[in-house]
Amino acid sequence: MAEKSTVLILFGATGDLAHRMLFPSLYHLLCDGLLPEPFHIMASGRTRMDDAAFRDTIAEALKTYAQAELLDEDRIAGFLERIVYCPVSAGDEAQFAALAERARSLSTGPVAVYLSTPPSLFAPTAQGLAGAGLIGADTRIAMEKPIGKDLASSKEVNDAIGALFPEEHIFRVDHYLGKETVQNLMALRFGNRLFEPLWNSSAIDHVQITVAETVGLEGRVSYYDGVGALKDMVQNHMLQILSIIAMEPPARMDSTAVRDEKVKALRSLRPMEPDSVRTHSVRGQYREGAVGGKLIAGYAEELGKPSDTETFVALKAHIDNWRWTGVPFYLRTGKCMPSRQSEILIQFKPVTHSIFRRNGYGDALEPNQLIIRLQPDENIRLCIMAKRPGLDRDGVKLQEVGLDVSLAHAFANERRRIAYERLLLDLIEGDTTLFVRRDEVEAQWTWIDSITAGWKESGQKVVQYAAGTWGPSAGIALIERDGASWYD
Ligand SMILES: NC(=O)C1=CN([C@@H]2O[C@H](COP(=O)(O)OP(=O)(O)OC[C@H]3O[C@@H](n4cnc5c(N)ncnc54)[C@H](OP(=O)(O)O)[C@@H]3O)[C@@H](O)[C@H]2O)C=CC1
Ligand SMILES: O=C1O[C@H](COP(=O)(O)O)[C@@H](O)[C@H](O)[C@H]1O
Repeated sequence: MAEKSTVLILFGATGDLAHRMLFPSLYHLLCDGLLPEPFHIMASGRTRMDDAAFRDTIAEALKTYAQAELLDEDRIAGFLERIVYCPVSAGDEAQFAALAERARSLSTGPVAVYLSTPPSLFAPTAQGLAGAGLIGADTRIAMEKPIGKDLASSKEVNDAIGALFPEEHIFRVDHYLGKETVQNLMALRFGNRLFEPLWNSSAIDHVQITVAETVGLEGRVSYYDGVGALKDMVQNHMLQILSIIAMEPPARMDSTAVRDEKVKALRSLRPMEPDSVRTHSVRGQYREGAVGGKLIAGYAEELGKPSDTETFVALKAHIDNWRWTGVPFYLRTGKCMPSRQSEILIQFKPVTHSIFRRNGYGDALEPNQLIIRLQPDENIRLCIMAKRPGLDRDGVKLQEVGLDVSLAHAFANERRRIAYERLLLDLIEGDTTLFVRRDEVEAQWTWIDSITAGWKESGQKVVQYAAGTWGPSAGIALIERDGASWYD
């Protein structure tokens, strides 16, 4: 009997994300022999064109975005042969029926659907598929972010999709979870005996999470304005990172155990009260400035009108549970920052008693720091105190030194993968561990809504910062007020 074929139906296939990330990732998986066979991709966008014209656009995209060492004419041709194109405008039943007919002619096995369209189309597209009879008992659906713009609207999307698919077949994408570096946080915490006994308020003073980007709007003005950094970055990527840092150890590495622990941490985030929102949050918007020597127009100039959308946000969060009581989590993210860097700082408390104090060097003892850099390069640095070489006739001299691990060097022979390779493979294979469960999204929105409500009530406006700087000075004051400073 012939093997059952798998079909991936990709909506939004003519879009930016599909060209830059999704098709190159699928191509990489094919090159590594990781896709099930037979495997077909049914690509769909609103634009009308035939298979050949669409395949030409993908051939171009691969040349630009796929890894150069994997480019090979025969392999590209073999990949393109698997792609058919079917134009569908959301809401057009006849087009859905045509897509369904073509999909049935390709698939005798599992169907995976990927929604890479504007989020307002997630529900109508799923309903179109249902109307065309394309949702079977084992059909899975992946949705890009954002799911809604607040808790109420995210519930509407989740209800609409949940009416058609069971939760275990819904794959809410947060591409940060597909990054090796983010998965490595779990390896660091739970694959080593070293850290867990200290991973709590008795040893940790505070935690910082920074996701700084050098890019500005990159032509995404219509999406970004009115959304802003809080909803674009904190609601999803940064809270996912926070939940992995803060969660209790899961019993095992499976989707239920891991996500149960993450959601408990997210639900423990202390809602921001309107009277604390001003001291616990800073909103910034970039004005004209230079990033990496290049002059950048201000946000409002690029938009063509004044706007109160934040392109920078800094927050002081608290997690109200046994492990984290009294440990602030400082979060900051911004566009047009001086450098692209995503990192986590675990700031330990000072030693409880310094034996070096007597000879006058005690004051120079620096509390340990663990710095986990997620991007652009992946490394882990543990700052410890060491004795400076010397005869020390006037007392032992200590100095801070770093124990550095560069994961690029440690795993020099491993190919670095696009986050979407992992996520697409998990979708095809049906593993939801690295996707966001409904209760997680809703816990994330609950906390974010408390901040936006506080901003509204207090009338907190954006403060300008020059592009190419680390945000408004209020962002620095937010942490320095507590006697700490951002790790730059
Ligand atoms: N781009 C990025 O870096 C990131 C994107 N995302 C998310 O991914 C999704 C896609 O983003 P992106 O690729 O940038 O968006 P684009 O605007 O580049 O692409 C949108 C896609 O949706 C299709 N589309 C638009 N309107 C309709 C319609 N009425 N009916 C059917 N199809 C339609 C477009 O088809 P056509 O072109 O033929 O009109 C196109 O294929 C969004 O949810 C976004 O939030 C998430 C993280 C990062
Ligand atoms: O989801 C988003 O993420 C990107 C940043 O992703 P990265 O993988 O380059 O760190 C951000 O630029 C974009 O605004 C946001 O929608």
